[in-house]
Amino acid sequence: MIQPLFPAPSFSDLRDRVVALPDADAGAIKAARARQDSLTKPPGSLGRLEDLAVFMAGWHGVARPRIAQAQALVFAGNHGICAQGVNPFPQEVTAQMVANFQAGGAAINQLCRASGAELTVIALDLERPTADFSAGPAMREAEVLDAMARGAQAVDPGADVLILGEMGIGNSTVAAALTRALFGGTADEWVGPGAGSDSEGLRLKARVIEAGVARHAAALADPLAVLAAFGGREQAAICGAVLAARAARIPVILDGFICTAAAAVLHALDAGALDHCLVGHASAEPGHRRLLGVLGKKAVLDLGMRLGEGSGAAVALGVLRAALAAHDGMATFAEAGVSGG
Ligand SMILES: O=C(O)c1ccc[n+]([C@@H]2O[C@H](COP(=O)([O-])O)[C@@H](O)[C@H]2O)c1
Ligand SMILES: Cc1cc2nc[nH]c2cc1C
Repeated sequence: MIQPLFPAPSFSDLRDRVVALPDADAGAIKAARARQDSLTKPPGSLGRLEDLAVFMAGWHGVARPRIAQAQALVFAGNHGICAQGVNPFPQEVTAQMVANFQAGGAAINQLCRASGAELTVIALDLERPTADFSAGPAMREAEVLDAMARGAQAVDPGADVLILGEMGIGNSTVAAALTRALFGGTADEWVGPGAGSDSEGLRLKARVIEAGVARHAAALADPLAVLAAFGGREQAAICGAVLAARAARIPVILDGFICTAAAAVLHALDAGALDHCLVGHASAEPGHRRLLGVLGKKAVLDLGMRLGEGSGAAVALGVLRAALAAHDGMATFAEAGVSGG
């Protein structure tokens, strides 16, 4: 029997479980590609929409996949690194935005409504921020595993697609610290304005991250230790949700820089761990393009968005629905009596 992913007693147990996760169904991929080639259009003329339909077929294990149930999860966390002044907005905004999500007033509420996704917001101990990573590890191993388990448990095994997003004042610094620690380069190649830092704020972020990287040098070779060192809870919960989705063969749409950086911990652990994940959009946060290059992924959309909350992923769901509508509903050359197929 395959071991359930969570609860995982230790990082080393989790590492063993990650490599045993399922892959896409090669037969369904072949059948979906054959169907695309039989539809009434010049082969390849629907471009990326064809690839998206084939991707969904592989993970659903059927030639004609459908989205009856789209789940969106937004995880919120607070970060000790805010003590270093890296955030233009005050930390209370995290909880205030969670209240706004719950009242239906945020961008993600409207974008989920527009694209037909059911939104759940999970606030992770906002009154108890993680520790300041420039002074010590943001989280202990047990805290990371607990946040991952909470992320995994939130995934509805009946969902046909999962949209992931986050909210956490200060987490653009956490994301840049994670990518700097996991993939190298210098901190100033990974930092960006986040919710609105100016050029002086960017220099401060880069200094704080390099100080953290020097302090946590011993953790850099182990992606899960990197996650513990730099945080935060919403990043760990995203990792847990990505893994739980993979175990249930649910395709995932990641959001912008912060969400993708969280999931990148799993890529560093196992190069195939994000094969079931699309990246919904290319964020205007500059580190996102660099990260997409490292992951070898092309975002579905590029709209100049830089909000977070899962907003770009929710918009990309509309494109995915369009891809499946064409794939499932079009006539074949034979059905329509069109010559040349
Ligand atoms: O994910 C992105 O691409 C993204 C880009 C810029 C800002 N954000 C959001 O802004 C917040 C973090 O910004 P900051 O400046 O407080 O570190 C956090 O709540 C994110 O959801 C998110
Ligand atoms: C208002 C506001 C909304 C957000 N949504 C995601 N991150 C955010 C940061 C701020 C500051």
